[in-house]
Amino acid sequence: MDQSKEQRILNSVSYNAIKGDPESVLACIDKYCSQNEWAMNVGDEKGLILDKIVKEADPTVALELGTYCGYSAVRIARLLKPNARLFSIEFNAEFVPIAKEIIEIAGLQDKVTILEGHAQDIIPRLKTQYNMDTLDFVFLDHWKDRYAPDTILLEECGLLRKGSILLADNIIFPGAPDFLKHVRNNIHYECTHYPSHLEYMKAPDAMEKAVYLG
Ligand SMILES: O=C(NC/C=C/[C@H]1O[C@@H](n2cnc3cncnc32)[C@H](O)[C@@H]1O)c1cc([N+](=O)[O-])cc(O)c1O
Ligand SMILES: [Mg+2]
Repeated sequence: MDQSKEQRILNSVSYNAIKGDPESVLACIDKYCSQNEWAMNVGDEKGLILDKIVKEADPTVALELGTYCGYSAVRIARLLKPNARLFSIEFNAEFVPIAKEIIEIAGLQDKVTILEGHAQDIIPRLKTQYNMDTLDFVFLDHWKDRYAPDTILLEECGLLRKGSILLADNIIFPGAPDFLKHVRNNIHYECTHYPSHLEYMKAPDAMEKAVYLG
């Protein structure tokens, strides 16, 4: 059976990136996905916004919803301080090994744990099974109609603390209206909007930061 697009992205990274160099892994994926095959990585332009917010959060424990090929996991993990960790949830069994391999090529396997399954099933187990207290940073980039319910689940599971930073991709396209409705005009969140463009395209997109106020 011929290879998937995600497998072809891994092939390109495996062949072209410098082992142990996250920047070269990111550059390789961005080059491949802008020149050969579009893919739904957060990309280089919105990636700079992600970098800024991760640096601001300086998280010890970070969570990502929707690993896909691991591009944003590499982007986040490369900025983490020595004892900090990223947990990334992905339910597509085909994507998990590809993301693991890409994260390993970047040399970041010790900082990133991929949790295979649905976010709605894993989130309630994070405290007990992964000995988590609260989350310092959450990147939402999975199915857009899951942003709101999974944010509510994070709240209900006591995984957010005063100052926890949520960052959501694709606020314009494909859009996450229910998430915006939940966090904006909500006394428990302080929101900031970051206009940008869809990865590798000219179409408008945006990210939304929502700081949990407790
Ligand atoms: O649809 C988009 N993203 C959905 C991302 C989905 C990824 O998260 C996983 N997932 C989903 N629910 C999950 C629940 N639990 C775990 N993994 C889950 C899916 O297996 C996939 O790997 C998207 C689309 C465009 N676009 O231009 O069309 C642009 C973007 O930047 C996007 O992020
Ligand atoms: Mg996205």
